[in-house]
Amino acid sequence: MADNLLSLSGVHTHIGPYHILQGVDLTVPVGGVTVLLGRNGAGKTTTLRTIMGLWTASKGDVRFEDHVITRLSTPEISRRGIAFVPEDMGIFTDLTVGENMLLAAANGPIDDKRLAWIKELFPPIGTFWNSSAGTLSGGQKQMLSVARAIIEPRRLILIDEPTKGLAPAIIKAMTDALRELKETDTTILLVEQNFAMASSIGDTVAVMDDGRIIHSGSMAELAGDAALQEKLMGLSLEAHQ
Ligand SMILES: Nc1ncnc2c1ncn2[C@@H]1O[C@H](COP(=O)(O)OP(=O)(O)OP(=O)(O)O)[C@@H](O)[C@H]1O
Repeated sequence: MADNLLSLSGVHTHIGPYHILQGVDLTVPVGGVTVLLGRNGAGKTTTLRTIMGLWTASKGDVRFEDHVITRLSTPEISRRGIAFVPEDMGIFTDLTVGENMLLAAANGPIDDKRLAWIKELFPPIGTFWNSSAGTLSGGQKQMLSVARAIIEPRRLILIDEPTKGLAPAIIKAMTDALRELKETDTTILLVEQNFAMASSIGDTVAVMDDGRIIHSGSMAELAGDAALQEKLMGLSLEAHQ
């Protein structure tokens, strides 16, 4: 338990009449990147939203740093050091990049050294500081959304499909930045459908289907086991068609 920063045990989530998560058991070790894979509609986003308190689990527990957070409010969960980068990025397109960054710093002024580091990780943040965020490219918007989430130090960051729809060069830049972020003491839980990217950065992996975790283990093991990939991802690919 002590080695896990976050754990979900037997988590069920209902959205209105729909029973979406059906007993999710997921552990996120301290440090490194845990990747959550699975076909569209498997329940990955619902899992992140349940951790964040945006949906409340109807059964089961979410533990973070050995405290049960299942029924805390989203602001309380955020204050404990968890940040969420949603798939639609959640940036303010009418505001400048700089204003987006300022608004993300909830606990006081931006730390200059940290901001300089973020601008190194994501150069467009500095280059387009005074530009409207709405004018950024898709990849730059994605960088801004991750940059906002890490403007203050975080224990855990939940990132929902940061490479979706991005060109390979941008995916590489994003992957490099996340790799550097994982060298800090920020643990990353990443939802990702791009297996090449996921396997290049993931330390541990969990695969979801139909509201449950159907496989979990080390990423190196899954990346090196074509038959297991076929069994798990083949299932995913079929379901995509
Ligand atoms: N607000 C909602 N109301 C009703 N059903 C929902 C809602 N949000 C999600 N669902 C359903 O819950 C299931 C899981 O959705 P979720 O977004 O968690 O999947 P996902 O694995 O993240 O998929 P994707 O890769 O497409 O984002 C889907 O069947 C989806 O239709």
